[in-house]
Amino acid sequence: MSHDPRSVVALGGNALGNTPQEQRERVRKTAHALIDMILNDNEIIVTHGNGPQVGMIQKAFSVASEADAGVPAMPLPECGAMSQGYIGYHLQQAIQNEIERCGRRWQVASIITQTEVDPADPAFGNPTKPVGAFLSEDQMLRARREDPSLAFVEDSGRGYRQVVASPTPIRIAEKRSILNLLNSEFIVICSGGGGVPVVRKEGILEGVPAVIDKDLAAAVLAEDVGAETLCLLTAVDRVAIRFGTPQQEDLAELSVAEARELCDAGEFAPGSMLPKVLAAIRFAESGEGKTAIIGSLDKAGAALRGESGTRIHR
Ligand SMILES: Nc1ncnc2c1ncn2[C@@H]1O[C@H](COP(=O)(O)OP(=O)(O)O)[C@@H](O)[C@H]1O
Ligand SMILES: NC(=O)OP(=O)(O)O
Repeated sequence: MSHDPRSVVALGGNALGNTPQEQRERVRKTAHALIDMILNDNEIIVTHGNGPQVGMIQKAFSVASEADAGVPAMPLPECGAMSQGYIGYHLQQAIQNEIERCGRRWQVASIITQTEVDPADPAFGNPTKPVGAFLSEDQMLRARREDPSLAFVEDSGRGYRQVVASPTPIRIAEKRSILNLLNSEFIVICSGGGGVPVVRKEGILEGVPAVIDKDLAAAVLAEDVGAETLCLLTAVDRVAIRFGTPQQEDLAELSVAEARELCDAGEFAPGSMLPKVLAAIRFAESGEGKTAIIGSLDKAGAALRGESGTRIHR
């Protein structure tokens, strides 16, 4: 079936802010850019990160259960599902408000999404995905004394963050529902936080304690829905080389071969920019005419129009 050009737009968890108020405001601005895109004859599928939010939800339950034995500690897959509800609620509301503002009758729906992973994925033994707040070294050392099982990394010069396992996304369990909603012309919000990680055991799905990288999951989603563009929106305008140094150089365009060389040269931080560039490479390679854009959530409209961001293509 022919349709308007499709774009999967992925919103970075860190770029969504740290409080419900910040998130509502940033989502409101992004919704405006997304609706502009639809008015310009694009079909969009929205996905989002959840690193800070899933960590915040888990921490809130852990503090509450320490204070009150009646409150259970919350398993990570359940926290992931809650983060989809929390962020999906803001996105759905902001997009609905924008639709109303421009007098259209489009419909929007968020889908709680599960992503299948391999139970034997070596990532389960090697936590790499930063979640939760950025901590000072003192806060990190205190957290590690309180719970020696926690692992931390320094995250792109912004502080220390807890890291959890991040297996490779294999399959979106709700793929058919997503395609049916798209065929019925819904704006779909899905695969939040990369999807709740699940494994299939004798046909039964079961959550596993991990957080999938939403950029890699967005590449799977973009392939599944036959998107022409994958747009990864974060807190920086462009992918840079020599990032964070006085010699930083922002890049407007990269071929897949150039992007791969820069990955091999260690230009992109693991757990932040590296998975975005890897997701962009995967998508750009998946077919003729596929383009990935990495740009800023604040300049979503300009990135989607090709006036900002880094474009990665074959
Ligand atoms: N080479 C690089 N170019 C640009 N940004 C980089 C680079 N290396 C690391 N970063 C950092 O990666 C961040 C994006 O990753 P992250 O915060 O995990 O994304 P998200 O917005 O999806 O949560 C940027 O805001 C920047 O601080
Ligand atoms: N799940 C995930 O990748 O979230 P962030 O985009 O917030 O890192």
